[in-house]
Amino acid sequence: MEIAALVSGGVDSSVVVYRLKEMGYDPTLFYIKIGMEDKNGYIDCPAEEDIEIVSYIAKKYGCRFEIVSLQDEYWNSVVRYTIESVKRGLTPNPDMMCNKLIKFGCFDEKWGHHFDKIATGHYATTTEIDGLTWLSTAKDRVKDQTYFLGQINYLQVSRLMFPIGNLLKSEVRAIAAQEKLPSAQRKDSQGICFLGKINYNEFIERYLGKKEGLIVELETGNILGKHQGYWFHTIGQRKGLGLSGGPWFVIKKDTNRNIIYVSKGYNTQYQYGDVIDLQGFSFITKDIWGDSEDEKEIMFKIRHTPEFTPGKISKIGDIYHIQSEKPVQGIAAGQFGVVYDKECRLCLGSGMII
Ligand SMILES: Nc1ncnc2c1ncn2[C@@H]1O[C@H](COP(=O)(O)OP(=O)(O)OP(=O)(O)O)[C@@H](O)[C@H]1O
Repeated sequence: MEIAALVSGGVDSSVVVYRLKEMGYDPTLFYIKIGMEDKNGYIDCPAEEDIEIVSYIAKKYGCRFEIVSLQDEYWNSVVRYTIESVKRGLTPNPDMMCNKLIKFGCFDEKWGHHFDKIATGHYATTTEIDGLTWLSTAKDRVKDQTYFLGQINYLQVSRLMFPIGNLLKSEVRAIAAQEKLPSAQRKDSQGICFLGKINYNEFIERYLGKKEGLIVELETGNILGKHQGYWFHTIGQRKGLGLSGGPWFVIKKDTNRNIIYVSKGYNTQYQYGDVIDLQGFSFITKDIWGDSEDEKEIMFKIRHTPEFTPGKISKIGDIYHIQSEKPVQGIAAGQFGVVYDKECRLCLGSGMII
C-alpha cells in the first residue's frame, strides 16, 4: 500500500512516520506550505524550522520527502472564508475548513490521489462497520481532534489513516523521546496556522480595518465603553474588552449598528443556552436518521473541548435542532456543532450553528 504522510514538524506527525515504518510501510512524506508569505513579511508561518525537522525525519527513516505549496488555494478558500465570516458577525473555524478543503481537498486532488491512503497525526481513529468507514474518536479523550474533522466527507474519511489515534499523547511523547526525534520537546501548535506568529486582531484589522462602536450592557442598556469594530469580538469572549469591574462576556453582536452587548459575572444566564440549530448538516459516512422526525439521543460538541455534551437531535425542515441536556456556554453562530453517537465513539457529522 502506498501512503502519503502529512508531516508538519510537530511531535505527532513525526511519530506517525515512526509508526508507519513500524507497520512495514514506506510512506512518502509531504510538508504543505500554507502559511502566507507576503511582500511585507507580514503573515508567515515558522516554516523553515518545521521543514528542517521533517527533512531530518525523512532521512532518519529513509523516506521520500516533498515540500508542496497550497498557499494560493489556502488564501482563496480558508482565508477568504474566515474574513467573510467575521465580516458577517459569525465565528469562523479555519482549522476545520483547512482539513476539509486543503489537507484532504486540494492536497488530494494534486498529489494525494496517487496514493492509497493519506496519513496524518490527528488524534482520531477510523472504524469499519459493515464495510463502511466511520470517523471515530481517539484513545486520548483530552487530545481527541475529531471536532476539527467534523466537516470531512465519506471519500475523505475512507482514504485517511491516523497512526497515532490509538495512543495517548504521553505515549506519543515517549516514542519521540526514545527515538530521539528533534520534535520530541516541541510545544503543540496552537490554533490557526496561517496566522503564524502574528496576532489575530492584527490580521483582522488588516482586512477589515477599524470602526468604533459601543459596548452596551445587555440587561440595562447602559453604555460601558467603546470597541474598534464588532469583527474583533466573539460570542463568549471575556478577555480584551477593556472594561473594568468584570468579568464581562460578549453575549450578542448587532452587526448593522456595530454594537457589542455584554453581560457581567461568571454565572450570567445569558452566557448559556440549551438549544443549538445547525444549518447545512452533512453526515460523514451516511445519513443514519433519514427523514425520521423523532428525537435521537446524541453527544455533541460546539467547540474543540475534551467534554462531550449529551442532547437530543431532531430534524425540522432543513435544520438539525439539538436540545442540550444541560446549558452550554458561548453558542456562537458560524461555529460548527459536531454530532457523535451516544457512546462518544463515532463522529456522525456536523452543521453550522445559526
Ligand atoms: N504544514 C503541514 N504540512 C503537512 N501536514 C500538516 C501540516 N500541518 C499539519 N499537518 C498535518 O495535520 C495534522 C494535524 O495538524 P495540527 O495543526 O493539529 O498539528 P498538531 O496536532 O500540532 O500535530 P503535529 O504535532 O504533527 O504538528 C498533523 O499531525 C499533520 O499530519
